[in-house]
Amino acid sequence: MISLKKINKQYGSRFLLRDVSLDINEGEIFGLVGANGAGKSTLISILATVMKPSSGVITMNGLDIEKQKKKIRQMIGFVPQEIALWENFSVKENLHYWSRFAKVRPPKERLWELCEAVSLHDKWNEKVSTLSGGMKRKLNIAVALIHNPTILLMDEPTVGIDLQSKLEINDYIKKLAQQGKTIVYITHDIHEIIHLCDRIGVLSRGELQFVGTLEDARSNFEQSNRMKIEEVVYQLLS
Ligand SMILES: Nc1ncnc2c1ncn2[C@@H]1O[C@H](COP(=O)(O)OP(=O)(O)OP(=O)(O)O)[C@@H](O)[C@H]1O
Repeated sequence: MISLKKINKQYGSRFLLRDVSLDINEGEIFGLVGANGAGKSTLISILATVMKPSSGVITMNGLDIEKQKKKIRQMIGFVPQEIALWENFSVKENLHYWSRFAKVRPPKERLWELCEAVSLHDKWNEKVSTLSGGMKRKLNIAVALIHNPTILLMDEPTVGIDLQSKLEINDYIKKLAQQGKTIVYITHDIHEIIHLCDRIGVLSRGELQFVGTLEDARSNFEQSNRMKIEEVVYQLLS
């Protein structure tokens, strides 16, 4: 579904990404992990077409993201790290505003269903400024789904929120993947790395060090398979 070939991103002589090649499958939740400054947000911003690579080729569903930007933008939903909502608008008004921004006219029922899916329907007429951090994160996700994208790019969508909201969002993301959406998910959360992601890619100083499942990593580390999965993650990230 998503294919990256030899992606580089350079500022002057500094490489933020170096020779990143990767294939992400349809319906997969692909975790991008790595230390602060490793290049995860840079990579997801390139996938979201808000940043250009210095070199390399990316295709989504066979379309080149440089040459077919308009079609690609219809295919992707982007949940940025910073919450992008109008604080003085209600939940409903935000969904209408961002629908116009995405140049789509979903029926009111679809917007209501999106709200229900992230358990915000009882906040429909509430101003965003009155919502908790977790509720704003959920609305941020709903906004990215307005145009029903097939690919969802999420940059730490559950950072700083309570455990219950995090688990709710995780369940919803799993449902979206089961419906066939392809999800690229940046996280620092060990629970999400273990229980949410189907495969992970570990970035270190702009280079992809590992791609696969945690079971793949465990068998790379030792033959006996007795290593705890948390230890596997720790080894991968150290
Ligand atoms: N516009 C820019 N110009 C120069 N350097 C930049 C620019 N944007 C990001 N960087 C640098 O690129 C590196 C990678 O940043 P990036 O935000 O992609 O990392 P990250 O893995 O997402 O980190 P975090 O986990 O902290 O979000 C960092 O060292 C950052 O300072």
